Amino acid sequence: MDSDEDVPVLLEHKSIQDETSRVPLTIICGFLGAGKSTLLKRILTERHGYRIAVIMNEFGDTADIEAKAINISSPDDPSAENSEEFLELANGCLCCSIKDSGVAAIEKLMQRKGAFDHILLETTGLADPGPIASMFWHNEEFATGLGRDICLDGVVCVVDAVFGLKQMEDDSAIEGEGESLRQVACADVILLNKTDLVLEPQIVSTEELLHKLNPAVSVYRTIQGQVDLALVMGIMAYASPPSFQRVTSVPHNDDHHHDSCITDDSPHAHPTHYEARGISSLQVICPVLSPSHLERLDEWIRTVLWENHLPHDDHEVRILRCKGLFTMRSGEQYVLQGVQNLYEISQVDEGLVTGVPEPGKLVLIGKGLNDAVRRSLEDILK
Ligand SMILES: Nc1nc2c(ncn2[C@@H]2O[C@H](COP(=O)(O)OP(=O)(O)OP(=O)(O)O)[C@@H](O)[C@H]2O)c(=O)[nH]1
Repeated sequence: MDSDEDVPVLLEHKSIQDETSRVPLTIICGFLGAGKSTLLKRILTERHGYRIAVIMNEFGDTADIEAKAINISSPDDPSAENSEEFLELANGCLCCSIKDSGVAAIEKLMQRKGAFDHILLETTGLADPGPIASMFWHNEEFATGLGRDICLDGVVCVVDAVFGLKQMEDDSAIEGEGESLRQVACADVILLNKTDLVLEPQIVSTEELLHKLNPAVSVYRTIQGQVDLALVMGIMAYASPPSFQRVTSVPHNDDHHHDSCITDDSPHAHPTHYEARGISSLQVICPVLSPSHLERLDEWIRTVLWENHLPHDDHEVRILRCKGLFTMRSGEQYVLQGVQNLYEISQVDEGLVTGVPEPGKLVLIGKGLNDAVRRSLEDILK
């Protein structure tokens, strides 16, 4: 999707509870060979008790799964030869292969609504999950069609613990941004897979880089994609208050952190700003806000996401993903979720705000997030 040509959609400010009646959809992306198929094969074969519909690019090596092939399209359907194939699996899951766009497959899948409780959509190793996420997250066409039945649950990225660090460093060294950085930028959960093949220092270095690129992501170490599915499904990443990770600071003695491609310009202070060439993240602690602050913040976000520049400044900014938690003087909390040029600010259900409210935070991930952006935000939050 080219964000220049898209007409931005104003999302209603609404309660985060609206999402619950629809089938959640999780996008699975990941570096080439990182272990996506291994994860999906596990989901399709193990007895985990979930009824999951998995949409894969190709059945590939899961074709040997003992299953019954079903072609649900009509024999009279002229497009039948291109239709998707569905497999019903012994553990209660449904598997569907697709060749290109997942939307047609999902439309067909929804004819079987009730047979599954969750949808997993695998993307290819080179896919940028951002446009796919925004396609499933409140675009107008989607909201009046599939969006009535489906809500985006989150983006899970599988990262290779052996080659992931090098891949991200290589991608940050090339002109523009590499896909691995975009995948990390858009992820809500990262599975750092193949941790059986590397030593602890490499795992820690990779985790630190992942958190620098995306301070709001949860990272879990896995071997052969073994993860508690509750950590990757039903996370409602686009509806619930984001869980911000502790930002890793500290200088390191190992070589990776002296690589010139990765700079870390203010590791101790807030707001923090980390940058890998092409994509960077900016995390800002927000004070307790008044209603007029929230209004100004909303306007700031709108300008940056829709017009790709700062208010009263032509400095170019491109946001891939943003998340925020804002605490109001009244005690209410609001959550910001955004992907590409779509965003939503929703009030957190009062029942979920307990104890002393946390200070607000805003995380932006994208391009052009330099000091001018931080200052511009600080100005409107004064
Ligand atoms: N040692 C080890 N090998 C793994 C692990 N996870 C996956 N593999 C192996 O790594 C190889 C690639 O795994 P896949 O699951 O095919 O990776 P993928 O991300 O689907 O690959 P592409 O679709 O080609 O991008 C396979 O040979 C897997 O058996 C792991 O945690 N440890």
